[in-house]
Amino acid sequence: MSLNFDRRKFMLGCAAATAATGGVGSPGKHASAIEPIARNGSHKFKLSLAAYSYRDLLTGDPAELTLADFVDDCAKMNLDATELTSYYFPADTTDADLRKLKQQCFHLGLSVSGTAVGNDFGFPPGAERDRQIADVKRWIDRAEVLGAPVIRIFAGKPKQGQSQQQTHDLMVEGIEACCQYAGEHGIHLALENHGGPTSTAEGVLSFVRDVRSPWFGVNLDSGNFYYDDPYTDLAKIAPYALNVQVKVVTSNNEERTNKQPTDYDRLARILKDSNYRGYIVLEYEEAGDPRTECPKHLAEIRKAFA
Ligand SMILES: O=C(O)c1ccc(O)c(O)c1
Repeated sequence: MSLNFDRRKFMLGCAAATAATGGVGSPGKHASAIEPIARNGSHKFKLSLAAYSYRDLLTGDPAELTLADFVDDCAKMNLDATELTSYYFPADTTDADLRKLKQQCFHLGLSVSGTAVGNDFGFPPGAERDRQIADVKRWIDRAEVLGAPVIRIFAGKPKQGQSQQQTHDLMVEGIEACCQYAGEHGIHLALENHGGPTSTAEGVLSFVRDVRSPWFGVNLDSGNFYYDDPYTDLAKIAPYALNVQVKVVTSNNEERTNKQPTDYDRLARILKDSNYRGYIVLEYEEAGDPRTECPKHLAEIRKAFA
């Protein structure tokens, strides 16, 4: 990415940016333009599947499947990679376990496209915040062992009594602390558009603007913008994407009462236009059996992203 600081060579125009982001952010850093990730002018797409898609099969006591079974399925689906969501690793997972899974992936011709954590950096200073940060750092260590280049993170949820600005600053500080550690391990952290302060494109961009790390970027989730036309919002964050997760439906209201099949052609066009080069990760979240539904959707995605 150049997620170097060139993209922070802001143009003048503080007032416009303050308006665009709802006024949240660090007063000295407002800007009207942010440099996108430097690419080489042409797109490249590689296909992966998130283990989150198999969540019902990978949880329960006993779970029906293990991550090793999931990896076998990814190979059967002829994917380039697999996304090994943190949630489905046993709590006592060792580095030896991670290396075994990494070896399985290699033998099957799969890269590990990334992992994903469910952090919350909205907590004020204290034990819970320390735990959240320590947990992300633990997964940075694990991502390094797995050979995963990127970890999907959340910003978190605002807590009672916090101003919008306090929430934003806490989240930015949490992300920066983890990005510092991530960079020391060669790992990127990619912020998902995932509700709360990241429920709008402007909200996501306020983090892109304020988090100062070359190891930071966006995890574009195609199904998580609910206002007006989700694709317009997705196009705004696409230039900063380090990872793309594709849902099979979109919805333009928060209650998700009007789900529409994702327009894979339109999504591919947006990512082509922003010269995205990286993984397109199916994250199947609907009620069907993922073992039968994922191959069907991957066939459509393959066609659209060819
Ligand atoms: O990782 C998660 O918990 C999670 C939940 C719901 C989503 O839509 C998503 O993208 C991720």
